[in-house]
Amino acid sequence: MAAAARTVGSGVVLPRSVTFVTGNAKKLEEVRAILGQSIPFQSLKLDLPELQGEPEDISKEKARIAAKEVNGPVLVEDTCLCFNALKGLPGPYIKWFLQKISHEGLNNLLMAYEDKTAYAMCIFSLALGPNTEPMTFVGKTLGRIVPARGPNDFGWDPIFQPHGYDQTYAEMPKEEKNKISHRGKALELVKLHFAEARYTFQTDSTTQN
Ligand SMILES: O=c1nc[nH]c2c1ncn2[C@H]1C[C@H](O)[C@@H](COP(=O)(O)OP(=O)(O)OP(=O)(O)O)O1
Ligand SMILES: [Mg+2]
Repeated sequence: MAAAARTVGSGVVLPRSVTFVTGNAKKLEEVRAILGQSIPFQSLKLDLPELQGEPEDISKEKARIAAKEVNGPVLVEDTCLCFNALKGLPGPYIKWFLQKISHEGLNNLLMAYEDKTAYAMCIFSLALGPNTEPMTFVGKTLGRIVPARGPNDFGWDPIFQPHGYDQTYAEMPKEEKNKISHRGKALELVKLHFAEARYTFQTDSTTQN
């Protein structure tokens, strides 16, 4: 089966719809809610390696690995929580910090600093096939780190209070979070890209090899 994207006339034909690859059910829930019917996609639960480096490189490398696994077009994302007082750390390593020191420990990290500001960042990478260079889409939301408030059902949501809001991400209704979130903003760019690129998807009648 053809795994690569090809160009026909002015449009790019993808061998099949895009697969959103993540091991995180909560991410998938938000992506589903935000994308709605705008982009046809399926999902695959796969624990991709936790890489090190610059956030954009990590996200792109995740896409390359996922595209090889899936042998087709993939969308992945990597999420960072960056403390300004710590020059952007924990950043892409937030998963381990959260797991080891939890919400209280993350607050304590900032005890020595007056500056509690932080930003949440989501970098989506879209790879059209296993051997194509991924494209990236970045969304950032500014806020600050506060003692945990609200339901504890998604990561660091209880300790992130976006600028201009009295509520933490965890306290907000889901639709409200999705409207202003790092993930919502990045996905707006993904949607724009799809609207401009006008990908079409190969069907049996157009299969050539
Ligand atoms: O909106 C969010 N609100 C609160 N917490 C969040 C959010 N988005 C990601 N998170 C957590 C999950 C993980 O502890 C870390 C990101 O790590 P990250 O590698 O991107 O996610 P993951 O390993 O859970 O899923 P994946 O399989 O897509 O890599 O921050
Ligand atoms: Mg991960």
